[in-house]
Amino acid sequence: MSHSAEPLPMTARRSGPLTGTAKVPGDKSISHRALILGALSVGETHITGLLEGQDVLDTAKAMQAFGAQVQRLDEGEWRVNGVGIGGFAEPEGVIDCGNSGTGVRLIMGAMATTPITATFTGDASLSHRPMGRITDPLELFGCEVTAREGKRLPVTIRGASEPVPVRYKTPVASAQIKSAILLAGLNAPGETVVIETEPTRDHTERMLAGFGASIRTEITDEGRVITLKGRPELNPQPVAVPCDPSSAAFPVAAALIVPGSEIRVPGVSRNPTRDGLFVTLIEMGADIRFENNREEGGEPVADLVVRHGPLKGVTVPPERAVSMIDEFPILSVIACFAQGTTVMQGVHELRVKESDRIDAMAVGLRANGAEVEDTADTMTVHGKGVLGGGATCASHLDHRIAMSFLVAGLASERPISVDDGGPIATSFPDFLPLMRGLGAQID
Ligand SMILES: O=C(O)C1=C[C@@H](OP(=O)(O)O)[C@@H](O)[C@H](O)C1
Ligand SMILES: C=C(OP(=O)(O)O)C(=O)O
Repeated sequence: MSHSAEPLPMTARRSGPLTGTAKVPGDKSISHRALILGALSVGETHITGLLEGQDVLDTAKAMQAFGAQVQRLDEGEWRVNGVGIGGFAEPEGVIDCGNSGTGVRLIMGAMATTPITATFTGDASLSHRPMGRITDPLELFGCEVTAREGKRLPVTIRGASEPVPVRYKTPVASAQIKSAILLAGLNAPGETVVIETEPTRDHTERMLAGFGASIRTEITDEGRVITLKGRPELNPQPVAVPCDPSSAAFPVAAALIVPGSEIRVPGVSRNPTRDGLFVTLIEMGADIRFENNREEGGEPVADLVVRHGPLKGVTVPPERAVSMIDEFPILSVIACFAQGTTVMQGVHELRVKESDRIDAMAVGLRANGAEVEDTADTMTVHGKGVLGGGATCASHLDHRIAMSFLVAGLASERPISVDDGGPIATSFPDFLPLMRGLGAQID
């Protein structure tokens, strides 16, 4: 469902110390995959901790349109009765993936090797995002694709009736490309191979193995070589979705920049392919403790204890970008409250997310008094330890941009507003009550 409601302006004000426990929602990447793999299994998959954000709800609806039974049992508790690999039915209507790049790209992969036709759309943000990076490799399996100019949505895919397996080296580091190919490979005979030169998030590989597929990853001179054997039977698995580190980043950032704060964020995934923000924050001198390190739902998790304290600017090397790709907007806010310069390198992919995130943050932070420079592939923030604030920022239909500016406003001298906080519901529907519960002044 596209976010088309009236804009929802929001304002954040300088707040007293933030305290308490911030239980952030389930991981968005894992939630999408749990629904899709559940739909491709034969039998019943039981999911707990599912993120009930709009992006994931749109994927749930899509799985129903392809013939799976998807049922909400309780808060975060869902049941999927799958149709098996190759069992998708042709959907009657258009598949509207709303704001979700992960949703549309993974679902395209999941249906591309089944002989059915589906048309995909999304909101204004998603309609600007590149789809050729997905449809080009999918065409190698034998499906037929028609797309709007520039390989944008709407896209129609006529699934391959006699799919062939594919060997593909991803031209950009993207877990969405990797995952779309692996999901397509499920219904191709023989071995489908994806090669990536940088280690993107590995939830698809972990979950496919958990659901019984034969999949292996080898580190070679070419990069990470992931090999999937086609046409397995996926066995339904209980999925316990861990808390989303990309959502945890917002209360963590708020506690780091609002003086006197100390908060606890329990059960956050510490998957090494998602850990770049925490590595960076520790380098900046952040007071973060990782307690009760354990495994939940096949993912390493920990409880975070975060305290306000002095921070210093750092250089984030390009090879780390992939493990914190969604966290750069909030890092650019934290960097304003550090002393010294923070340089973020290798961040060109931010330009093709829900918005051009480099531009959105640079423009908004400058309007609030920060000194920010950007190039095609870098963002540099000259931190002064303080931020003036006082401006209204455009969120560009981008949840992470909206949340980043609202967190900034909790520690800036004057309030910071966003023109539309509505998109926050795509990934973090309880952001407002959760932040207010810690003492944040946002209305
Ligand atoms: O596979 C996924 O779940 C995701 C992969 C990343 O996108 P890219 O694959 O475009 O890097 C990330 O930015 C997105 O939020 C979620
Ligand atoms: C980039 C993001 O999501 P998606 O690509 O799924 O829209 C995100 O959540 O920051």
